[in-house]
Amino acid sequence: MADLIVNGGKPLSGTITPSGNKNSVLPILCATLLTDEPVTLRNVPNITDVEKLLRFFAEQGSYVSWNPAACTLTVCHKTFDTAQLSGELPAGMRSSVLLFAPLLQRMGSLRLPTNAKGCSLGIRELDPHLEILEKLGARLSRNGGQHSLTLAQRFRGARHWPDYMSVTATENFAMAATLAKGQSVLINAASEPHVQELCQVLVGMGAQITGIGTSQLVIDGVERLRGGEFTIHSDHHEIVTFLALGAITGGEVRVRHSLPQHFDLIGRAFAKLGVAIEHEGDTARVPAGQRLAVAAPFTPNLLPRIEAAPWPYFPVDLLPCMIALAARAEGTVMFWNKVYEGGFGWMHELAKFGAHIVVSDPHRVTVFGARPLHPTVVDAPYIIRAAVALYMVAASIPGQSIVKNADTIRRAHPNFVENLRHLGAEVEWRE
Ligand SMILES: CC(=O)N[C@H]1[C@@H](OP(=O)(O)OP(=O)(O)OC[C@H]2O[C@@H](n3ccc(=O)[nH]c3=O)[C@H](O)[C@@H]2O)O[C@H](CO)[C@@H](O)[C@@H]1O
Ligand SMILES: C=C(OP(=O)(O)O)C(=O)O
Repeated sequence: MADLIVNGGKPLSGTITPSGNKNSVLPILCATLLTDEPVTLRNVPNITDVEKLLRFFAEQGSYVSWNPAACTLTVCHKTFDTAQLSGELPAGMRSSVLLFAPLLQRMGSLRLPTNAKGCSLGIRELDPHLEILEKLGARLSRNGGQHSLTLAQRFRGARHWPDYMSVTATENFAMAATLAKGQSVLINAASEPHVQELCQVLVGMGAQITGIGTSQLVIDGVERLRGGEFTIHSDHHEIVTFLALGAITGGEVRVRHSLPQHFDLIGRAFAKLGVAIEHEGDTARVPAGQRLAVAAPFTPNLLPRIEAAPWPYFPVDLLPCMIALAARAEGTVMFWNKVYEGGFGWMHELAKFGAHIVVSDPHRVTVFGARPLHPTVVDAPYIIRAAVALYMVAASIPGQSIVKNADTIRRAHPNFVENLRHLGAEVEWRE
């Protein structure tokens, strides 16, 4: 556990190059298990989730060569030894669930872990994953309290229409269907940028997938996949984080490689809080000194709101950054988390700064902004972006605040403190 010691109240200004997207690199790393050929990845973020997954691969005998400073890595699973796999998968990260399809494909059986959970956002369901794998030919069995999946030979193509658009369940479907016998169709597929990126990498490895980026994926199974070289895209969560930090402290922040094609709705969410984001080519800029104020809707008596739901809605992982901005903005705005039932459990920590938030129910909170805030000590939950949001508020208040247990940020944002200092922040880790 490590705490962030923050001396806030200074505008953060400068230019940042964002790192690769955690939620892209992790499924892509899991997909490398689908081939015996080497795969090289570029723009790999130096984060603890990647470290854990690579350690897991190395423990099973895979070749792993990672140069964190150069952000490149090569893995090859030709020497992966199924006999060595014992016990649990990497813990504390949701992406462990993405090992289900490739490990089943490689090993023919898998004991289900109990720890395929990441951020404490609520129940992280396994059922949609099991439904998909069973639909594609795996068998689920129970022996006492232990559940196992087995797969005879290879997956077989099938049509599936799950209850909701799940990011990781869609990714498991794509990985399993890619090497299945025959055609598979997923209706109600998730289409987040990282889901699209995994599918594009699978295509680069020889998979046949159509409908990428839509809610229906059609996958014609192939006999084998090959290796290759791929570059991980920038992390839109990190891009938004640094722009939001500029906005909340009144500085001018520029972010390179800013994926402007993903920004229409995200830009509108910023605008609702009075923040204009400008794009110059693929550099995004938040101009200095903007007045944070909730934009009044044209419709009378409408409470302004920011709603998060599966893509192309506003991304749920970015709600905390917007909540932090709303705490400093004049006006009132409602946040509606249509995904998680446990995403707002940290509102009492935000309130310690003096923020006024009313939690209506597990999915909705209303922030009454522009209350006088003061520095304080807060405890970050095991939610990456909640820790980031608590830091954002601390950075906007003159004086010393402490964000305890903020090291969950290292799961997704490499060199976080170094980047902040580059922007002029006074902040350090206390281990
Ligand atoms: C490693 C990884 O990629 N993790 C991401 C992935 O997690 P993950 O794939 O676990 O998230 P899911 O898309 O499955 O959704 C999470 C939970 O939200 C609920 N749910 C979701 C959608 C819906 O329409 N209705 C509904 O009820 C379900 O309880 C579900 O278990 O996607 C989440 C949602 O974008 C992100 O927060 C996580 O960062
Ligand atoms: C929720 C997140 O990660 P995980 O799915 O691993 O919990 C996140 O990246 O914000």
